Amino acid sequence: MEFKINAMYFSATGTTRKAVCCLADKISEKLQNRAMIKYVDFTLPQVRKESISFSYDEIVIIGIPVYAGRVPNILLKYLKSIEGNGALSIPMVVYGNRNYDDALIELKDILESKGFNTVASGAFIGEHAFSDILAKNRPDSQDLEIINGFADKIAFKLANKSHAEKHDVPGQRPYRPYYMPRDKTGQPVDIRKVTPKTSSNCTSCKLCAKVCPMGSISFDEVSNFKGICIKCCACIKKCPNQAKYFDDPDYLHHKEELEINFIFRREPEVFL
Ligand SMILES: Cc1cc2nc3c(=O)[nH]c(=O)nc-3n(C[C@H](O)[C@H](O)[C@H](O)COP(=O)(O)O)c2cc1C
Repeated sequence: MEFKINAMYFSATGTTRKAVCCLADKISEKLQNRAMIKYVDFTLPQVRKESISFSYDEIVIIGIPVYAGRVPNILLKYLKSIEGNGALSIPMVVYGNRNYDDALIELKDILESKGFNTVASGAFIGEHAFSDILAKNRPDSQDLEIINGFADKIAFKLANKSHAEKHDVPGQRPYRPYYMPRDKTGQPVDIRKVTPKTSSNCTSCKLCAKVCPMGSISFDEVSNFKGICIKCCACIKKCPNQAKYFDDPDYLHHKEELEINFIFRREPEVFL
């Protein structure tokens, strides 16, 4: 069968996009007739309003970042609106070197409940959204080599028509609660209401408002928030003038703790 390939991702700071697009490209390279790739970037809110469905002759690579050990809850409605209709899926999660906990099993369960057949799954590491040093510049060349090997295994599975063979992924059901950061005394803290500040470096170029996946930054006055902040850090990492920052003490403590406790390099894991 000649498959069409789809690369779908939510990627506020670009690491999930890099992993998904690399895998799509490598699978396409290894299939006969170098299949065309269709890209669906559902990072921005307007894209998540469009319904999308697939058919049995399509491969859909779907990547999301891990937020609090789970699939980001703001994506659940959209993911559950996708119709698989027997298409093959490859769920990918990208996490910031702490852990992906139940995110991969949750994503795989959602896709299978929507009529996808999962051919393979993977957990990859991306530079942590909160940090400039944790998993810095990942996925890096070593990760991309592993993605290349993963594509080899997927192409082999497809060529041998064994893509219906099931596989398990790590994680627990029922899924564990969302991972909570802790304050200096070890008490869980809720940082959901924290929003980034804007410094005098801001030139009001509006890039932050354009890249916010929640459409929450006001175009008229970019230091104003008109919706929720998911702490994705798109506005912080993409600002050309480093004008956006967090100063909440609990957020900053959590970031420092992550940088200390999870500095040891974790490696990608693939399942098929
Ligand atoms: C709100 C939030 C929660 C996160 N939770 C986790 C986590 O539980 N474990 C982890 O290792 N990384 C966590 N991360 C880091 C992201 O998974 C990581 O930076 C990912 O590469 C971001 O993907 P993107 O570049 O495609 O946006 C979190 C990031 C954010 C913004």
